Amino acid sequence: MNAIFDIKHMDLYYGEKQALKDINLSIKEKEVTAFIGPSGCGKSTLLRSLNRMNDLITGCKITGDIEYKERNIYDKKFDVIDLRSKVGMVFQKPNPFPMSIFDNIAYGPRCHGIKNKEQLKVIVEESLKQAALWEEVKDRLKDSAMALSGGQQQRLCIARTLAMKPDVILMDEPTSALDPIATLKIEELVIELKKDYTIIIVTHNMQQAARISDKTAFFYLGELVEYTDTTKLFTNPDKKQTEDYITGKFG
Ligand SMILES: Nc1ncnc2c1ncn2[C@@H]1O[C@H](COP(=O)(O)OP(=O)(O)OP(=O)(O)O)[C@@H](O)[C@H]1O
Repeated sequence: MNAIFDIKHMDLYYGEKQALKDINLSIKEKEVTAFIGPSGCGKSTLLRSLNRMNDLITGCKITGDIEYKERNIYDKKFDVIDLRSKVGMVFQKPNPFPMSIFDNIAYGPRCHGIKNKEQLKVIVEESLKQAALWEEVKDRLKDSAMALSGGQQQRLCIARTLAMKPDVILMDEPTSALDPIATLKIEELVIELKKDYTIIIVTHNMQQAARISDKTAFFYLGELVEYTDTTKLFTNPDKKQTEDYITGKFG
């Protein structure tokens, strides 16, 4: 199996409090994996660990291994900047930079040393096309990204991530601030993007997980309860806790 992430016996602590307990999980390349579970079960914490965003939180300690392409990302020699360009992230609330649409997309490539205008134009156009936003913004690339709608801003954030040519896109509840139509557009986009990218998405919306993911991981109180094909998890789960959650008995 071609796993892009292999998580082995991972524990995570915020100070004294253990937020993740002995997590073992292999995430396959070019699939959509959904993390589901009740509030506070550790979904976002695990997602953030995959590109070392938790490094920014004081008191956060991780033990065990998280291997990305067979290398432990918590190894001292692992280049975090490189990791974050390969494992991009899209957040719950769209967070465009207060600059033009063009500059939002060109920002990452410029930081990585690409200064050639033609090359940047190509990257911006390709990224916006991949994020299904090009047609809506091609005539106003110089306008502020802040003037876009919420759904357009979220697709811009996805395009900004794509401009770095990542392998993996982490999405932390990317549609929870959006209306149903904007949500549908992001869901269609995720299905399109999985041809080329590995996508890991935290969602509170079980229908969304069922619609767009290949595999689903159900977490409860910091533990991974069940991880299997999405269809199986939602129709014939192995664990009672999973069944109780998906049938709405708690959550
Ligand atoms: N920066 C932090 N410092 C201390 N504790 C934290 C921090 N972030 C999260 N936690 C705790 O870790 C546990 C897991 O939180 P996390 O946000 O990962 O859960 P979640 O499943 O994503 O929840 P939600 O669905 O509400 O976003 C919770 O008990 C939370 O209070």
